[in-house]
Amino acid sequence: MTVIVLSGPIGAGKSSLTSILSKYLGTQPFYESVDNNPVLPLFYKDPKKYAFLLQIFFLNTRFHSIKAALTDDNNVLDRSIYEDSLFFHMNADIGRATKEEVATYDELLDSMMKELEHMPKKHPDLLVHIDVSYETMIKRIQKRGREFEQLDYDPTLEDYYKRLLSYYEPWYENYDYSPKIKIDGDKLDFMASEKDRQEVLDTIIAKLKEMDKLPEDWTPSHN
Ligand SMILES: Nc1ncnc2c1ncn2[C@@H]1O[C@H](COP(=O)(O)OP(=O)(O)OP(=O)(O)O)[C@@H](O)[C@H]1O
Ligand SMILES: Nc1nc(=O)c2ncn([C@H]3C[C@H](O)[C@@H](CO)O3)c2[nH]1
Repeated sequence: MTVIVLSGPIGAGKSSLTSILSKYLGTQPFYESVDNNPVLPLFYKDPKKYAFLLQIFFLNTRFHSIKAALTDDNNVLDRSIYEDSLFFHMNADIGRATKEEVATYDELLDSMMKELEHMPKKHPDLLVHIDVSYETMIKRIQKRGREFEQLDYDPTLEDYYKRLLSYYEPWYENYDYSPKIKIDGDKLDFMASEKDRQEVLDTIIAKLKEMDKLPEDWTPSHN
């Protein structure tokens, strides 16, 4: 079968959809290190001090997941490595990383991506992007309730999140490592609505069939 990677801003629903999709496909989910990430709370407390360290932490953990996920043929990952660079460049643009840190990161990422060329697959088979507005993003961040991501923890996060959304739009348009589809995360409540969930799953399955990554007579797993 296939390697599918989710993308989208903070709180878009990537982990949630990764869980739903991997159960439906009967494949293995891979989640980003968040709750066991010791650098993330430090970053939100002092972004300028910890932006580079956080990026190295994510790059390292993401690289391990990708290597595991690309080795066998049957996985869903809850964020792409391509978005890490978006995050870091955005942070650098607002003065949270020096140009030396950016150059070092870019070179390291490039070397690590070259390592992936030796893997059975170099890139995912499909990118599933969840598109959300600022209002939806904030609602989901509040619902999930990680303290350091809340606007009352740091009011400057409003600008940070709006900027992040503005970087995602061109990023998705320019993404060309694999076929891609966009899910309307404002409209489709795949957590609460069975009908919306099925619509999202049907869209993904139809795309996989169109790409010959699933047989026409494929039926869902009931894991
Ligand atoms: N389509 C949806 N409709 C309603 N609620 C949703 C939807 N998707 C996710 N949620 C809720 O929003 C919150 C954030 O979702 P989730 O953790 O899956 O986002 P994420 O994109 O993985 O976030 P992050 O980038 O921070 O890892 C959770 O509380 C989840 O239950
Ligand atoms: N600075 C920075 N760089 C990244 O590559 C990156 N990837 C994820 N995150 C933050 C967003 C959510 O709070 C939380 C979960 O996605 O982690 C990142 N932050």
